[in-house]
Amino acid sequence: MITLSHLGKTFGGAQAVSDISLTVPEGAFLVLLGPSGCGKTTILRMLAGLEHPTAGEIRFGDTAVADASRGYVMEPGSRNAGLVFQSYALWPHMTVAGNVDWPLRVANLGREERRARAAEAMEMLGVAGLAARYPGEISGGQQQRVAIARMIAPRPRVLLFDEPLSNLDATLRVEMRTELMRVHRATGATAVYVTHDQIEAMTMATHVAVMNGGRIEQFDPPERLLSDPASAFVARFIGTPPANLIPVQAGAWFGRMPDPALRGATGHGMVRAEDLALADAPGPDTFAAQPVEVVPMAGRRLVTGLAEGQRVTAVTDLAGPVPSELHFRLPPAPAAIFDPKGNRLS
Ligand SMILES: Nc1ncnc2c1ncn2[C@@H]1O[C@H](COP(=O)(O)OP(=O)(O)OP(=O)(O)O)[C@@H](O)[C@H]1O
Repeated sequence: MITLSHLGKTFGGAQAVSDISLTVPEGAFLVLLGPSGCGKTTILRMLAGLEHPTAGEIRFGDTAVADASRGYVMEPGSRNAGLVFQSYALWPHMTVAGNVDWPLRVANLGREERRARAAEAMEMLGVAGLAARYPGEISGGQQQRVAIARMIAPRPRVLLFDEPLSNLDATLRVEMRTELMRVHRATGATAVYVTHDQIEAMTMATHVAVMNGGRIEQFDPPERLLSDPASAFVARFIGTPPANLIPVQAGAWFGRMPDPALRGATGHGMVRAEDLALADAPGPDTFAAQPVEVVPMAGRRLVTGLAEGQRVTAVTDLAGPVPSELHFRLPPAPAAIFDPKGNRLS
């Protein structure tokens, strides 16, 4: 179990991370998800012990590994945590086997134990056949596998990943996603994984912390982020395609189509792309839009139009040419309503 309590970090007066509190159960897979600069890496580096919190506490199980209130920080090497970066950071002058063996040597394990653990880790990542090669003699994908083998060889209780797949091509990324989930399950360790790729987050995570400006917008299982977004930021950030946030004013869509389902609200009504339909002709519950783009997806078509300056997307069965004017039909009620600041109203 990992517990963060009121964790904060400032760099020379600038607040990078503010008041983060969450608990990740033993064996879970936490993804820190958010746009560039929102503080994901800073949290991961505090978990690894590479950065010292300026507020709050981090516990691994019952053990405090950092506590800003008493200026306590446990050494990275004593935390029983393994870290893999975006860059593979393998030792170029050591073979694959030498790289995987390295943390075991640092941990002063006996020769037989080292040999067994390195072999087990290389086997698990499918790189045993490359043991005698140097990092310069294997592909980027293989290097990342070796980096992960090196991380798990000492059997850490906590696995920390900082965008480990972002240097790989799209096909390899999908393959490694599955591999990483398998490795995580096999080790039983608790994982914390930083990414700005929501597909990675949604497929791998048991828990997701969506971050924005150094704070957590929502901490929930992946499905919950979709079904029940806590803020307009989460609704815009999550989902493929993301939900439409349509402006509403005093209970009227676009300020001119009154709808009792909006309950007089001003802000945004959330309408999922799959809940928005295309109508053949204008009606009381439709609004007009200029077509912007059409994307084929899983046998259907995502149709995006521009309505009063706002991009709006619907999942449709539209066949043939796209009409020069679109009419989107609103559902009986929005899936959520947010105030002008993005806070959830209902
Ligand atoms: N060593 C540092 N000194 C000063 N400011 C820093 C330092 N490290 C991070 N920051 C700042 O803290 C904020 C959070 O950075 P962080 O790297 O944690 O974001 P991130 O969400 O991981 O971003 P990215 O996805 O781009 O890696 C940013 O504003 C960043 O500029």
